[in-house]
Amino acid sequence: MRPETVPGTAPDPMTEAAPAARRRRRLDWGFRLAVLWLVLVTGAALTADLLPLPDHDATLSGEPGSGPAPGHPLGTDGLGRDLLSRIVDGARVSLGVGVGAVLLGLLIGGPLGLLAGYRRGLVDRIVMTANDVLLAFPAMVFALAVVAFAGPSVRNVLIVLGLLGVPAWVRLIRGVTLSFARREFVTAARALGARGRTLMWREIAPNVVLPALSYAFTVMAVVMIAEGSLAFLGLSVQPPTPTWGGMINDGRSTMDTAAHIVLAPSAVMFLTVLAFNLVGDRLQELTGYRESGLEPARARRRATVPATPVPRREGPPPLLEAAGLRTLFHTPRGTVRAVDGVSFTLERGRTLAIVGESGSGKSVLIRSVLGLLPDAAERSGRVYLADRDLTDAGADGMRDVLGTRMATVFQDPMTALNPVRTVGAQVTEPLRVHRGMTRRQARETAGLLLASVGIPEPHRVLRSYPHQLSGGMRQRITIAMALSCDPEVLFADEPTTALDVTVQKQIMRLLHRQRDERDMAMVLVSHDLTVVADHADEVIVMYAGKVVERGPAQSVLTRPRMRYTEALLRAAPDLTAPAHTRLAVIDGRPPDLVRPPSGCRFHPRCPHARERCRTEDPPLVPDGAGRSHACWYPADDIKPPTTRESMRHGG
Ligand SMILES: Nc1ncnc2c1ncn2[C@@H]1O[C@H](COP(=O)(O)OP(=O)(O)OP(=O)(O)O)[C@@H](O)[C@H]1O
Repeated sequence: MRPETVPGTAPDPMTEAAPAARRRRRLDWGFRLAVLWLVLVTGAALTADLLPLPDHDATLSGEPGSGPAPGHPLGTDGLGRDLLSRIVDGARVSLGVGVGAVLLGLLIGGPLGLLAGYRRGLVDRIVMTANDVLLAFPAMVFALAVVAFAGPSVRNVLIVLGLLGVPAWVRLIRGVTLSFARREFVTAARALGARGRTLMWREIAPNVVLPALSYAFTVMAVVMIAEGSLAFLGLSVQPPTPTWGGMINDGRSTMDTAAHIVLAPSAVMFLTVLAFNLVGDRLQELTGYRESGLEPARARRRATVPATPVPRREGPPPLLEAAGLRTLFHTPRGTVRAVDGVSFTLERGRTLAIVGESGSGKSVLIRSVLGLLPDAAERSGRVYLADRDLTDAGADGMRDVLGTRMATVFQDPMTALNPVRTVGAQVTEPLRVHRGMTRRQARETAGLLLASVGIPEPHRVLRSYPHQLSGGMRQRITIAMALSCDPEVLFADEPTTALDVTVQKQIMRLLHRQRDERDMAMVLVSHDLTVVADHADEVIVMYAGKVVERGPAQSVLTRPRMRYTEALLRAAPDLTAPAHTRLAVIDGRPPDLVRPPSGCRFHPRCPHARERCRTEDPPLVPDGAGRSHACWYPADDIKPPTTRESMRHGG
């Protein structure tokens, strides 16, 4: 990523490709030779009739069993037929069966794998059980039996080998789908209100292409060996059509006198199988896909924690309200209480910041509000958007508001954008889906949107892919996408963490300006207190899944009362301090949310903790001036060393 230029000047959005992408392009010589060999063999097979070679079936076109000679570069077989022309013709069968079997396996296994991986649940269980049963069949014996029964022909061999490959295709495509379904750009598309089928075919399927292609090459090699073995046993295409396996079989009897009859087709077959494997392996490296870790964590039996009913407050409803939100993850280690009874309200034109150490539950809180939690999560409590109760909205209900009334900007713009779709395809999608625009209208509006978030040459950028743009540009694009349907609430989950320091401020200023211009509300997750001080109106401080302090940002950040907030502010780097000043840190580590400490969750790390803190959980109590804190022994108007002013001047 490279820094953008100062605002007002036109930064060049195109950058060099990321180092990883460059490294990937540096494919070694083995790969190039393998591709060259495959091009040669395929080209020869496709143009066999045009090549100046003797007829593959013309007996006695040379001395039987003679070695390489002019006119017969690889020699002749026992019947005096030209070996080279027979190998070239044999390639048609071997490659034809390989391609056909791969396509058949993919056509059946691909959609089934996508469906199982995307839908999961019952569909997954049915598909995978059937698949496991099929996988248990001894493949080669089955192939032998079917071909022997149905008769040896190219078609039968192709169908049998293709069908035998289906279970492996289902497994592969399901695994890749599962891994992509959890990626941030899919969550981002869901946050923009994309429907299930769109997510599956537009967001996930294009990403499955490369792993599938890599596997296709490996399968080609396997199928060729299988076809060769069947041909060797006389169960593939029958003479006089040459096949490589059949040629090896024919040459067996003359091994001692004319070994080249066996060696020539064996060498070609060996090199071709090797080349397919090599290309498949390299493509797999490109995808960075590993089979390990693709299995889904099975949803555990849920130890349901009863939800405490939280009544809605009286009076006109705020724009956004969360009441008693609680989110649990059921894991093999136990239940993680990631968000534990959080409530807040937010009005139009205001920014609410959520701060806290890593793992305190900030992101899970946002995802709980947006209904974007993984299946294994259990949520209780209520969420309201103005007068609409979103608590039991379900996937369909949430789609009505995601992208249109509530939109999200994620932390890392690289993972939030689909790497295999152009920026234009991604920015225009919500415009077409939610605002019913035609392709042309959406393109025009997308151009204007990109310009409004400070992207120069927007129409050129629309034609680019995410990896061609700098980090700041990518984040501007995700912001443009989030703003495309004029949301009422914008959620920004650490929107600048993945960016260069110089770009961070520009992005924050952009978000702030957009909030004001559009009169939106904003929920900002940040662990940068300087950003919070500069951009938030309200702040909630989270510790171990709970809100421990809440109130106007200015007041909380300058006069913290809860001892954790105080410690957090002390630990924040004071950028005005002289160089090498020792940073204060909060002693100890955040608690394990499976077994949080008794009493106040912060007590094991709190220098002010007393007996009561160890045994009684302090409630969040209002302390006047619109503030609340959860602490038995709060700080009394203590001015922390890092004040808002010092942070602002330093930052
Ligand atoms: N899918 C999950 N399964 C189990 N535990 C999870 C899952 N997602 C989050 N958690 C746990 O929930 C807790 C809160 O996580 P969350 O990501 O909200 O923290 P955070 O405050 O946003 O941290 P960070 O600043 O590092 O993003 C953590 O303990 C985390 O390990």
